[in-house]
Amino acid sequence: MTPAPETPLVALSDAHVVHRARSGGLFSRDRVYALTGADFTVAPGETVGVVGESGCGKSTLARVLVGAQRPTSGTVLLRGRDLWAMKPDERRATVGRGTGMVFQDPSTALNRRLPVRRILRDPLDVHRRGTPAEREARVRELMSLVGLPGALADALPGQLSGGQRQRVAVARALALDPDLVVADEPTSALDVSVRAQILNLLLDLKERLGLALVFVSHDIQTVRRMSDRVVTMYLGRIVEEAPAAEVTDRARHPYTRALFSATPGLLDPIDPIPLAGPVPSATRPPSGCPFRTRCWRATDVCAATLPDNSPGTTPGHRFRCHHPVEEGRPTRELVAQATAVAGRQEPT
Ligand SMILES: Nc1ncnc2c1ncn2[C@@H]1O[C@H](COP(=O)(O)OP(=O)(O)OP(=O)(O)O)[C@@H](O)[C@H]1O
Repeated sequence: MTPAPETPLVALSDAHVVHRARSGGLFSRDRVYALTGADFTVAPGETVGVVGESGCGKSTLARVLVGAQRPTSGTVLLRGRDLWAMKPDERRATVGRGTGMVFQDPSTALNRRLPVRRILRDPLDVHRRGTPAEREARVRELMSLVGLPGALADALPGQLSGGQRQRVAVARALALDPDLVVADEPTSALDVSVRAQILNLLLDLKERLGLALVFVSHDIQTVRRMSDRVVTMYLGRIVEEAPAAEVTDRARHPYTRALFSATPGLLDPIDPIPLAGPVPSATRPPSGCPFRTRCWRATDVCAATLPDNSPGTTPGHRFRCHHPVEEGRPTRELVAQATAVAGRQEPT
């Protein structure tokens, strides 16, 4: 069945992922709240960037989107169909056809014992795509699509450079012609010199194949440059979604503004917005707004209730904050405001 054009490729609704804490041992009751109440959609052809500090749930969100992680509660609709209500075989087939995933480190993501040809044939074999001859032709086509010379078809991953390995991983993600590719830190394990090549490859493929791309990265500059929409996560929650063109200096959530203020080269040179204390543990997230323990604008209501997901003035802009940054307020003023509050809170 062809989905209606307005059907999102993937839609999460109130998705939660809770793990048993690794540090607590087998019988620990400690829980890690890796993803909390995520409502999120990806439309055909769009590029969504996901940013946030280490451990805020970016990879968890990515894995939930491609059916690699079952949410503890909530729903995942892939092209309008409930992924986790399907039988396992049907789910595997649906995920395999519709989505591809590129991981951070191609050295560990690719089977070291298989030559490139076999790595790329594997998804075609598993999903019984075409005749053997058609599969071989598809392997050659995939290699050419990602700029790998055909002569490398018999090479093992260990005989390739880091950039070439990541090209193989991208080709594998594209093998079944998905319409959504999720890339989780696809360049962070690569030499700086080849990062741009892989990013440009992803953007080029996105244009040529009409893919939607979800791009997870610590590199805020790159996310902003590559994406149509940027999602900010904090302690397992999506706290803001904003058009990429607006996220730097028109974001409404104080955390997004703080994150972007700390990114060199995005704004006129300013000191970053100072935040109070460290990120709380994901085993004991604060009540109400998760950011309130570090936020210079927090009041009692922030501890009492989770803010609603409020719409901004431009389409596609939403944020969860009781005291959002005023429209158009310059970051420089927020630095001054937060610095003054931090000064008042300092012990005398
Ligand atoms: N299998 C697991 N068992 C226990 N805790 C886990 C598991 N997977 C992830 N976590 C925890 O869940 C939280 C979110 O992890 P996740 O990897 O999604 O964050 P992230 O934002 O991608 O981090 P990074 O940027 O460092 O990759 C972290 O506190 C992490 O330690």
